[in-house]
Parts: sequence; C-alpha cells; structure tokens
Amino acid sequence: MRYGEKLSKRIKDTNSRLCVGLDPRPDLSGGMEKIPDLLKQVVDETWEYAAAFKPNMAYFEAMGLRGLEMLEEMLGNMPKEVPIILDAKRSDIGETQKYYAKSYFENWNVDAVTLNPFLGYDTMEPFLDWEGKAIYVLAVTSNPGSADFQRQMVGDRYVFELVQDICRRAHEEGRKTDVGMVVGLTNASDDVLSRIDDYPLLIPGLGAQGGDLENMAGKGRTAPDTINVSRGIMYKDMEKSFGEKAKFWAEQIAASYPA
Ligand SMILES: O=C(O)c1cc(=O)[nH]c(=O)n1[C@@H]1O[C@H](COP(=O)(O)O)[C@@H](O)[C@H]1O
Repeated sequence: MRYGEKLSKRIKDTNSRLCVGLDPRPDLSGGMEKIPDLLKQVVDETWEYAAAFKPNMAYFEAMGLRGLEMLEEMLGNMPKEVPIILDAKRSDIGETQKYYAKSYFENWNVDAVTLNPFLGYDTMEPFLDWEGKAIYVLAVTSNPGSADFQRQMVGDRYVFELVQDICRRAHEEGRKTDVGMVVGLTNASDDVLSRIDDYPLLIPGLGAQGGDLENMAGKGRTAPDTINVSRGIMYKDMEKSFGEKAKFWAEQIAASYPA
C-alpha cells in the first residue's frame, strides 16, 4: 500500500484530518523524566482522533541521548494504523541524505519525513524509492520569513512552484515514495493554494500560530491533506484532557475542510 492510500484510509476511518504534533517541552512538563509518560498519555488519549502523528526531532534532540531513546521507545509503541510523520526537515548532499533515509525509513520505520528541498532534486532522490513511505518538502512554511525566499518570484513563477516541480518529477518518474508538500495554514492564501496541485499537504499553523481554517474551505482538493496542531493539544487549556482537545480540533477542521 502506498503512503497516500494508508493516510487516505485513516482520514476516512476517523473522519479526521488532524495531525497530532508531538513536541515535548520538559520545562513546561515538570522535567525530562516526566516526558515518556506524558507522550504515552497524549498518544493514548488522542489517537482515535488522529489522522497522523508528527513528532518533531528538535524537541527530542534537545533532551540529548535520552531524548532519542524516548523517541525510539515511543515509535515502538505507536498504534500501527496511524501514519507517523517524523518532522526532521533535513537537507544535505545526496550521499549524506542516503543515511538520513536509512535512519528514518529503515531504523525507525516511520511512514513519512519532512525535508528541506533547498539543495535540489538529487538530494531528495535517496528518499524516493521506499515502498509505502513519503516525504513532505517545505514549500510555503508557516513563518513570516516564508516571504524571504519561498514566495519570491523567479521569472514568472514563485519559488514554491519550483519546489512543487520535485513532486511532479517524482510522480512522472513513477517513484515508490509519495511526495507531498508543507504549506503553512498561516500563509495558505488563495494566491498560494491556486498554484498548489493535488499532492498530499502537511499543513501546520493551526492553534498557537493562529492559522485560519477557512483558508482550506471549498478548495476541491482530493489529496489526503492533514492539518497539524502541536501546542494547541499538548500545552494549551490544561484543564481539558488531551483527548478533548484533539476532538475539538478534529471537529473544527472538519467544519471547514471535511474528511
Ligand atoms: O514541518 C512542519 O511541521 C512545520 C512547518 C512549518 O512551516 N511550520 C511549522 O510550525 N512546522 C512545525 O509544526 C509544528 C507546529 O507546532 P504548533 O505551532 O505548536 O502547533 C512544530 O513542530 C513546527 O516545527
């Protein structure tokens, strides 16, 4: 089964496009030793509303070796039917990327990873022949600085449209790996979305970053797009359970962008 099929099935089964972001912060959680139980609780309470989970490497790396162990332990105990997108945003020459691909797709066996496409197509290639896997390339990120490069024009096209060419090329070449894009909800204007093809989108920026779900309404897309909430579930409204918050966001998303 291709990644896109697995994610589409999960979105249909749960009626949810919510991607639950797993970004643990020891300073806000009573210390590093509390993190493994916290992650278990978040996963246990939210998985029924989750189209996907997205752990971000930065938060685990910041805890040192123990953080990587926590990530590995968590990955080993995740529900198998929920795709895992490892947010790594890696970028290097092809030879080095081979080892990132091996690390994520073979060692940790995650379903998808985020990659930075700045170094070009050949640096994506080590990720493109993995059955059932996917990459999401950064196209229009959710931060203001996405205007610095990504939304600049080269000739008559935006830079993010050149990024999209990576998806088109991989698709035309019939690669085993699915290729989607990251498009931040905060910058998902009509001008941007009208230029984005029907490839799977990872859409962060809902909740803490204030992205507007109306941006995604009525766009006629059929790809298994998933919308990420991290802090809005793990670190907001702590009087509510993680499950309640995940349900809330899944319903908010469905109201504007039905599964
Ligand atoms: O690739 C990402 O997931 C990502 C891309 C982007 O453009 N903006 C963005 O916020 N992210 C990540 O998505 C998550 C957003 O977290 P919250 O703002 O707490 O919901 C973090 O892990 C970010 O690193």
